[in-house]
Amino acid sequence: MKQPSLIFLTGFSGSGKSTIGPLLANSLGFDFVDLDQEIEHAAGKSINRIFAEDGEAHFRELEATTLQQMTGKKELVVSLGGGVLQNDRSFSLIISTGTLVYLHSSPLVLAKRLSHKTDRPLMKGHHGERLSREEIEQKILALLEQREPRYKTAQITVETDNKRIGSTVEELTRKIERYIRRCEKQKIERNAKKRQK
Ligand SMILES: Nc1ncnc2c1ncn2[C@@H]1O[C@H](COP(=O)(O)OP(=O)(O)OP(=O)(O)O)[C@@H](O)[C@H]1O
Ligand SMILES: O=C(O)C1=C[C@@H](O)[C@@H](O)[C@H](O)C1
Ligand SMILES: [Mg+2]
Repeated sequence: MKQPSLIFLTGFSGSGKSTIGPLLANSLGFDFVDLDQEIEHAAGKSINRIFAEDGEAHFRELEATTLQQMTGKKELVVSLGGGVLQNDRSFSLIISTGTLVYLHSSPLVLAKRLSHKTDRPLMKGHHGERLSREEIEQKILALLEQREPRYKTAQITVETDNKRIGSTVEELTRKIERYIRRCEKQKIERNAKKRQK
């Protein structure tokens, strides 16, 4: 069953899901889980190592299995990984059980945020070498083309470019609280109609 207060944060790698997630959870008074961290913890190794030793397809399976543990929960913010929606099983689990929230960022800003990171295997070259900011931007553009249609199915979207993290958290809190209230009102109205029949 769908729980509007089960919040899944989506967006490209570097959009701020892991940074904003715990702050948002605190602001809403909800619990918090980072899917990438849960997977690393359960596997006992880093995402870099999972990709290198077991491959991306295995990582996508781990994402889907770990997500399953979160379905049915309430008042929880989950920071997803940047590519999880591409897996059909994960995508349908997410949209059928909670509220999807999209942190939108431009490719230029994402490339800037990611260019010094070494823990994003998809932002490296074929042999694990570091890429230039321009090469990272090209990779981001290609992946965004595939991923954006599913990011855009989110019920709530916020822009994160040129905004302080605190402002994004405030905007998200306002939008999510309003969305949950609206869902609750609709549920009450649906139940009242059912009783009248
Ligand atoms: N709104 C923001 N403004 C400025 N910097 C940000 C913002 N959001 C994230 N950052 C910075 O970008 C980097 C990546 O952020 P973060 O790890 O939260 O991204 P993510 O969406 O969780 O990525 P991934 O999908 O790879 O897990 C961090 O160094 C963070 O400080
Ligand atoms: O964009 C992606 O596919 C990824 C993003 C990260 O959150 C991690 O889940 C992993 O590095 C893969
Ligand atoms: Mg993250």
